[in-house]
Amino acid sequence: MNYSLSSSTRCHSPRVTVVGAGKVGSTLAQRIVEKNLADVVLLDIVNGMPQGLALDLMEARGIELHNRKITGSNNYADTSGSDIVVITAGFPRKPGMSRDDLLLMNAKIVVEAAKRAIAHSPNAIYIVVTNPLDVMTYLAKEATGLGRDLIMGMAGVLDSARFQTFIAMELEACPSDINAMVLGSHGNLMVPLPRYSTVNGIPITELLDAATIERLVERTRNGGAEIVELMQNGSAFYAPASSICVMVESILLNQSRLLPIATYLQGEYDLKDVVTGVPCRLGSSGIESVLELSLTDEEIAALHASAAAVRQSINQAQQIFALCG
Ligand SMILES: NC(=O)C1=CN([C@@H]2O[C@H](COP(=O)(O)OP(=O)(O)OC[C@H]3O[C@@H](n4cnc5c(N)ncnc54)[C@H](O)[C@@H]3O)[C@@H](O)[C@H]2O)C=CC1
Ligand SMILES: O=C([O-])CC(=O)C(=O)O
Repeated sequence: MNYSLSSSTRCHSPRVTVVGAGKVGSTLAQRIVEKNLADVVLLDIVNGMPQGLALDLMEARGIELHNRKITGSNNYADTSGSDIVVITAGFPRKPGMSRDDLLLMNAKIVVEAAKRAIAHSPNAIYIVVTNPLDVMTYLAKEATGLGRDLIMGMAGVLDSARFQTFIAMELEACPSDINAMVLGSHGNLMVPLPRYSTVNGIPITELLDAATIERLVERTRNGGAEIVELMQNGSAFYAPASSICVMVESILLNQSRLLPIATYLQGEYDLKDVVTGVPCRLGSSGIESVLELSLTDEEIAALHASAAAVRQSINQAQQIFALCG
């Protein structure tokens, strides 16, 4: 008896490539397959490492009850025809470093990864994760020539999840009852928005005093560094992987979720030719629209300051690339 399915009877499974099989990349691969969203190709420059991780994840399938395929590779040819490519390749920061300190180390890695990936997956949607996030997203967009609907960065979902967590801890509330919104760059100048952060629809400005809110805002801004200092060897990866997975899911299931996403701005919020986090609708065609929230003068000034810092780092990266040819 022939028990195996022929390729014509096997249904098409979406394919997600994760470039960089480190802590964020491998945890993301696990999330994607265990949520039964797609097959995953894990790619890394280290020989054997993505292959080993893929085999380990494959061996968990019978226990975790899914039948998604995980492939480990060092070769971009194996990523061909991906529906989504997530770029997590590059160095994480060490205690005492800012994300911007990673600019020189990671720019070349991300640009090369984006160029090599798009050669094999020209129709994929690209999500950049490597830090400094907003600059890396800008450089990857430039390197691929993709429209802003098809290439974006993940940061706002994570920063908002942290704000949500700190609000939940303060109010002893259930995190899923809380909707938090953080805009701006993925750095110290990010812009948490208490007015747009609610507990079952009630703005937190009605539930917490100003000093408490400021404390939670500051902890959110410092959320990544707090974990870097505690771990002493690498940065956060569980919540980052969950946050990327939310975006992957919204694309694959065409959920059109409204999420804070690092996107290339074309005049929205009076910002142009820069990447920063704003609320976007995300579905199977990528970014469907950018939502322009009504902001106070103070909020808009904070968003502009955040984008100006990103612009400065983009200029720095472009000068370095020009010098290196
Ligand atoms: N946007 C965000 O919210 C977040 C961003 N990050 C960033 O994500 C990046 C990855 O973080 P981790 O996974 O913790 O680091 P990690 O060090 O565990 O993994 C990075 C992986 O990239 C691989 N790599 C390096 N150069 C490569 C290349 N040219 N091609 C393919 N793979 C390559 C390394 O071999 C390593 O396996 C860091 O830059 C980190 O700062 C991390 C958490 C959240
Ligand atoms: O803090 C870091 O370097 C990693 C990251 O972006 C985060 O966890 O928010």
